[in-house]
Amino acid sequence: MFNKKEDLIQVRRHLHQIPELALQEQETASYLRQLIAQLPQDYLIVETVPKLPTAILVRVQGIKPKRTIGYRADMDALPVQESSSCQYGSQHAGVMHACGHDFHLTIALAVLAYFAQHQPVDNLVFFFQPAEESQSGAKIAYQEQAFTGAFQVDEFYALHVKDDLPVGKIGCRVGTLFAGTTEVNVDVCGVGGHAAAPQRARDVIVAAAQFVTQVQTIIARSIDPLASGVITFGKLNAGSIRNVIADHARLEGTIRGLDQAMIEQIKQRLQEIANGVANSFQVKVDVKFNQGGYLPVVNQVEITTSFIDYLQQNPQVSFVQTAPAMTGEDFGYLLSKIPGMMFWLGVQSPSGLHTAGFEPNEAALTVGVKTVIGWLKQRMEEK
Ligand SMILES: CC(=O)N[C@@H](CCC[C@H](N)C(=O)O)C(=O)O
Repeated sequence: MFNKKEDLIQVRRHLHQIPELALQEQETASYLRQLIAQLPQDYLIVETVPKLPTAILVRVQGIKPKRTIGYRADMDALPVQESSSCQYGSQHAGVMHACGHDFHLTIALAVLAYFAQHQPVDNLVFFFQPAEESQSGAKIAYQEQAFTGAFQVDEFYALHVKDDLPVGKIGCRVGTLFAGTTEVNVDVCGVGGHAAAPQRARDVIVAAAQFVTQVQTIIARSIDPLASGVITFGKLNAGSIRNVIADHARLEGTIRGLDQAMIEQIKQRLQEIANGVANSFQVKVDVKFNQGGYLPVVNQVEITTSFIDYLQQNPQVSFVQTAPAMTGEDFGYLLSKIPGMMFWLGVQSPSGLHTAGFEPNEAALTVGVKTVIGWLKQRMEEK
């Protein structure tokens, strides 16, 4: 299994057809378990995490272990309706692997298959992780003691596909690769009324519109222009019909910053603006933040330097020094507890991550598998 490019494509396409949202990855988990069961079992132990039943942990016993190396691949998909009409498109309406987790899983499976057939020097732990896009499966697993006992991990690795990087290129950097993020939910409560009598109502749509506009001034006016931050509200619900003034609006957004101090600064200003909007529009504005495990992804210096050296000596790939990205990842939580590194795999898609037209180039699967196997082998030779 996984000896040919066609095997990788077949597995990836199957996964692509069965995307599932965070914490609902039952079909995905069952397919992964079926494939793992077909591997030679001599050095393997397969486990789950009781409070995270779709998670799969696989330990590969090393020949002469100096350490245990973790490799993580995320399992969940996004609530996006796929626009492509390809034969292997999503069979789950309104859900799509628009963030490439089908690629991440396929590559992890192929690397696992390789080491199940070629016993590694060090121990390996493969973590097939539910709930990366929301709910923070990495943090749940860690807090549930998943990486203790036989599954204790000394260093952790993961990759993420990158739509604007050509196939054959690997992006990485020492230090912060991904931003930290915090989910923000805002409920605006006012007084409904007749569209013709605004003086008797407290219009939450006008208040919510002001709030969304004013918080963008945090980025323009409150943070250091040489630093970076993002505030995006991707969801706003309010009202039911044009001639009734709405009494409740709900906004859901995400805050991003390259370090935790930036996130705290944005949170504080956002709360102050919420208080101001509440006063000036005589509505209630309730703000709730949830960071979960989406801490900045910080690549450890020595490990990442060694990985970059490995890439630069590898004629099959081309290393690209990438800038920090405003995407978030709960792998940041694991890296805040266990040293390691994440890197970008070039997949050159015509349409970006999280879009309905995301279509990564499958030629990148082989590049991903070879890069990870080569790196793990080299790392196992290092002291
Ligand atoms: C790589 C990627 O796209 N990750 C997601 C992580 C979601 C973080 C969290 N749910 C939030 O929205 O703050 C991303 O949106 O960057």
